[in-house]
Amino acid sequence: MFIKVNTKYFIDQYALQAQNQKLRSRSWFKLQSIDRLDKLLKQGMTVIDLGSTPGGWSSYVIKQISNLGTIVSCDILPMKKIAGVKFLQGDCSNINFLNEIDLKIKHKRAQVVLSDMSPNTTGISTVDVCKSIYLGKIALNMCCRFLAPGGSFLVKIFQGDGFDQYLYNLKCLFHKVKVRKPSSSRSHSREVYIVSKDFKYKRINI
Ligand SMILES: C[S@@+](CC[C@H](N)C(=O)[O-])C[C@H]1O[C@@H](n2cnc3c(N)ncnc32)[C@H](O)[C@@H]1O
Repeated sequence: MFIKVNTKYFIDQYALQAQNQKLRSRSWFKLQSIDRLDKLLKQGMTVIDLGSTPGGWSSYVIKQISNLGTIVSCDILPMKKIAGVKFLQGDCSNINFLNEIDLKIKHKRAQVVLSDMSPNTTGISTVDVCKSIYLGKIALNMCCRFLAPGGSFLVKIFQGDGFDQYLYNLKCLFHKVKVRKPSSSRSHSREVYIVSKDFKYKRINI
């Protein structure tokens, strides 16, 4: 419930709220605030959630899309079952894992791809930024394989070297791109969320 900034400890309001509301993670609030602003999720949609464990985003998504929609959630770590969520454990950087996702969404295309994937941080910012951008590229490759034309993509990225190039790549593939920093994202953290809408649809087989 406490976060340490330099030498001082502060109460983490969102972690406290997440615990009170029995949410799986404080990340739930980040997706909620972005979705309220950018209107990403609607009933009946097909959604892929990358880096889903412990399941905060997946439990938010399933409420929005209802049982008319489909959500496939993926993580390298196990995730406790959530009713209505199809979970696949595996490494999103493994090309064979993409075929498993394809089977789970029944060869359909998704309207939304979400990625909250985070690397194991080292505390060395250049290393952590580089790893985060690598995960962002994996998520973007997933869009090229699984996202429907006109679809939306939300990705977490640590700001630093390579960020501007990544943003440029998104602008080539989507009509609308915005950078968001929800209030629930710690202000001292390098993480930001990029919301990309209206996928231009490039048929790329990877
Ligand atoms: C911040 S957590 C996600 C929190 C989640 N969105 C929620 O709301 O509960 C980041 C996740 O990314 C996962 N991850 C990191 N690298 C991955 C990879 N290569 N493939 C799949 N998952 C990965 C981690 O295992 C971790 O569970």
